[in-house]
Amino acid sequence: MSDTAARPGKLETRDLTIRFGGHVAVNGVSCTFAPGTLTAIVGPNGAGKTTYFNLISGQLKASAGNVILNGRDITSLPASARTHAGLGRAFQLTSLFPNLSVMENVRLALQSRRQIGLDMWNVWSHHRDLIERAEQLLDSVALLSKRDVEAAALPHGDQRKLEVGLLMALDPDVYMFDEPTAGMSVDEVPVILDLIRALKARRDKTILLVEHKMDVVRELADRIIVLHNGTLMADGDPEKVIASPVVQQAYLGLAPVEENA
Ligand SMILES: Nc1ncnc2c1ncn2[C@@H]1O[C@H](COP(=O)(O)OP(=O)(O)OP(=O)(O)O)[C@@H](O)[C@H]1O
Repeated sequence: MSDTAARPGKLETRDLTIRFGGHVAVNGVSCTFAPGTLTAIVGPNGAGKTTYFNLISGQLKASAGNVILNGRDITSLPASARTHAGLGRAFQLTSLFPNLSVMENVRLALQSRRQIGLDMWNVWSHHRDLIERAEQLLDSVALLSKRDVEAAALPHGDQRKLEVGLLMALDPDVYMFDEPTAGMSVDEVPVILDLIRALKARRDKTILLVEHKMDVVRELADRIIVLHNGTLMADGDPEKVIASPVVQQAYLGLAPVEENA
């Protein structure tokens, strides 16, 4: 517990709020996420889950409230600075280098993480290491055979896998997954879930997962928070949250859980 507090990756939102005109899409959400835990964020369509993510990662500017990472108030930082501070989001990362190959994308992400840049002293000593690590990552997202394909030419499912691979290469303190398996074929889904499982098993990262599939949530989550109309409606142990009447009524009515799953 005390070493959890000392580890990087503690993320906190305090009264985080955003209004679009008269509509409050995220309404005073206060939550703390600890390293070594996976929190699933669930709620009906339009509940504010993606907007909450956007406020944390800096894609949207809060109307009120704060985002605190590792004790530092990052509310006023743009998304890129938040990435440098340790927040990582699988969010259309491939659009950064659409015309580079799969391998080049991962290599650049690794380089940016290790800040090797163009320091010639380091280039050769790190080169083989980089390539090996990039190959391992591509293997873990089942894209090694497509290493020379241009990122933009990948089918949708492969692009999503590459996004997760790039996120792994950046290796942030906080991993944010927004429906990571959406739009994937049945045989592609396990690749991503295995990666999230492995990440979770390390128990040193803070993982946030927006996910509609309740079987996935049940298996992976240490904790569930429920958003409804932008408000934090429930927060706690997965089984208790799922069983709570308010969740059964407001959320699970829209997405029934198979009791024998
Ligand atoms: N840029 C925006 N301008 C105006 N309204 C917005 C904007 N972004 C989100 N909203 C509204 O905020 C609310 C929350 O949307 P959000 O996409 O965060 O929900 P969600 O829980 O992620 O839904 P889903 O599960 O369908 O992805 C919705 O009513 C949406 O229409």
